[in-house]
Amino acid sequence: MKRLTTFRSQFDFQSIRWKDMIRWFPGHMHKGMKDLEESLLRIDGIVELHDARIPHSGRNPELYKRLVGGHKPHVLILNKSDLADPNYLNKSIEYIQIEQPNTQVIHTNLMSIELKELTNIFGRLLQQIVESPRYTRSSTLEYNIVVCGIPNVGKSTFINKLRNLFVNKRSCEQVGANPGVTRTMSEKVKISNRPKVFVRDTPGILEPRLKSANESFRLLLTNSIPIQQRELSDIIADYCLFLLNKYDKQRLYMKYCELDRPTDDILTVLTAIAKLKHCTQVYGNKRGYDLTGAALHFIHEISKGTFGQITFDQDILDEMEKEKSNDTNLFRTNTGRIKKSI
Ligand SMILES: Nc1nc2c(ncn2[C@@H]2O[C@H](COP(=O)(O)OP(=O)(O)OP(=O)(O)O)[C@@H](O)[C@H]2O)c(=O)[nH]1
Repeated sequence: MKRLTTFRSQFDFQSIRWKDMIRWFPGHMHKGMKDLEESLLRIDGIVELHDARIPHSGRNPELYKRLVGGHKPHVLILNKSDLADPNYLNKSIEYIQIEQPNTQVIHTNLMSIELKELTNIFGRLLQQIVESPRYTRSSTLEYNIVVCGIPNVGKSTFINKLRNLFVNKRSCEQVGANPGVTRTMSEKVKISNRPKVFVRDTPGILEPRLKSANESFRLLLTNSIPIQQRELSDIIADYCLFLLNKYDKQRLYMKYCELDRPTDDILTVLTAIAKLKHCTQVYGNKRGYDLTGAALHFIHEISKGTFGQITFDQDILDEMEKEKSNDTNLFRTNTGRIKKSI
């Protein structure tokens, strides 16, 4: 008879100082919000990109309060929807609109976006912009849009797509798999002639807001912040395994690791990967499995979707569903939890 596997219901972060662990914000990121604030008077609309797998984690509510404030047209694009669980895409939109009812939220997969969809997104933003009061800018005939978001969410890809599709210019923005590639705010680029619309060709990078160990680890898994300490890769890999089990996404990692049953033991997974991928290392005069290398491999695979489409913030969205009921209003507390008002 097959043994039933029991899984952890909570992850033990082993008292690691998660704030120190991922204290990785280069100067250009601290500058992001400041630059955006300074350019506020000159801009007509904000496009914010975020990763569809983490509609809650890493989002910076300051952006909405300080920059948008319900006055500036604001479109939030939950990108990389191809990597998120399709069952949670609409729930993510609903989650964000509880706190930000004036924000248009859409999800995209910029890797395979069609002209029609992009035109539609652009059209919706433009309509909002044209219909909004422009105060001191009302005599200006051109419109300025700023694109912002945390690292590696697809800001440069989005701008490139707009530029290529609307102005038919060749792509020249650097697009990178490593977070924080784009460094500075630079000149504006025209993306439409009638009306004249400009977008910053180098987007504003926002520092992700880290409110808990859970959120920080989820940002590591989406590659929005890099893993700086290799020696912590095993605990991050263990967190991946914890989430895969918690969200019932066991089939693909079992197949990948050639396991006949799911497991809650990270050593079993890492040893299987080390064997299959020939991750070895010399220890003294002996060669042994390189479990740190295997852990980094496992983390990389989960972040690129090898173990399926996963919404890392699924538990938060499930909680929202539980709290929801027709005759009560939902609101979000300071810690980001959804509650019912009575
Ligand atoms: N799977 C998937 N990958 C995407 C998508 N959009 C962008 N990417 C990839 O994500 C990585 C980061 O994209 P960028 O456009 O450089 O992201 P960015 O936000 O400008 O990054 P920074 O410069 O670090 O702030 C690249 O490898 C893109 O090819 C998407 O919708 N789905």
